[in-house]
Amino acid sequence: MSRFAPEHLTPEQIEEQSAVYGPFTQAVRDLVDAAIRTELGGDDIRAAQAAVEAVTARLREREIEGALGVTFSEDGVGRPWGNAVIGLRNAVAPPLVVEKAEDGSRVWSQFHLGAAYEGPPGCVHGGVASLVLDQMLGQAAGAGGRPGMTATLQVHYRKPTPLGPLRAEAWIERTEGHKTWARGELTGPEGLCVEAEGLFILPRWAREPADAETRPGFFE
Ligand SMILES: CCCCCCCC/C=C\CCCCCCCC(=O)SCCNC(=O)CCNC(=O)[C@H](O)C(C)(C)COP(=O)(O)OP(=O)(O)OC[C@H]1O[C@@H](n2cnc3c(N)ncnc32)[C@H](O)[C@@H]1OP(=O)(O)O
Repeated sequence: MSRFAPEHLTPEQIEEQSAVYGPFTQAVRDLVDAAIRTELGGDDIRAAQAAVEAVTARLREREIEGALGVTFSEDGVGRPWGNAVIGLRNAVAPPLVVEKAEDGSRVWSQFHLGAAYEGPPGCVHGGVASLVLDQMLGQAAGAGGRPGMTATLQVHYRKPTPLGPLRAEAWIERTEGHKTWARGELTGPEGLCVEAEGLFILPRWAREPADAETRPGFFE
């Protein structure tokens, strides 16, 4: 099965799938949060474990091989439902819902990071802040019509990022051929916490169709 491929679904079918998998995945996120924060113990936890294992076994009765990949509907809209930051079907993803300016000049997202993303006590893990900003800078590049993969990412942690409501924003700083430099920031209720700048490059296999056969396996 292709992992970066067209898919022939109507908008109604996509909407239908999203209405089924979106709430299901949210329930799994709630489960993760509850598993971290519950004060139950002993037999209650052993019973919960058995129930979770039963659900997992049921889901595995029919599953794809490997990861979800990115599929595209006929109007060219991508469906990155397995993505670790924005994936509708990925319970690891917060998920971020990313909005973009009409002219494609910036992207932003308001979201919430709870107990599952903790690093320092009560604060967002630095790797998670970096994860979020990597995605946002990548989306800024894409929104500006300059999609690419992260070649470099420099992250400046200005002050601890509190768990809770957050906002991320990103934009293109400059471009040169197939290279795009993007910047972004993560802010909490008390202001700026993390800044990042990164270089995004349209890979050779995407800019030179003749090289399509050298595409990395994860896009196949
Ligand atoms: C049909 C459209 C297809 C679009 C495809 C875009 C896919 C993005 C999809 C959806 C966007 C949504 C947002 C996602 C956000 C999340 C992003 C991630 O998490 S990405 C995962 C982490 N990043 C990697 O795994 C990259 C691994 N590295 C590579 O694949 C390559 O090294 C890559 C693409 C970075 C460059 O590969 P080359 O084959 O294009 O490279 P060469 O042709 O040798 O170099 C091109 C130029 O770039 C410079 N360059 C290459 N790597 C560099 C680096 N690391 N640092 C600085 N410069 C570098 C070179 O010096 C060269 O410069 P000179 O043209 O000569 O001026």
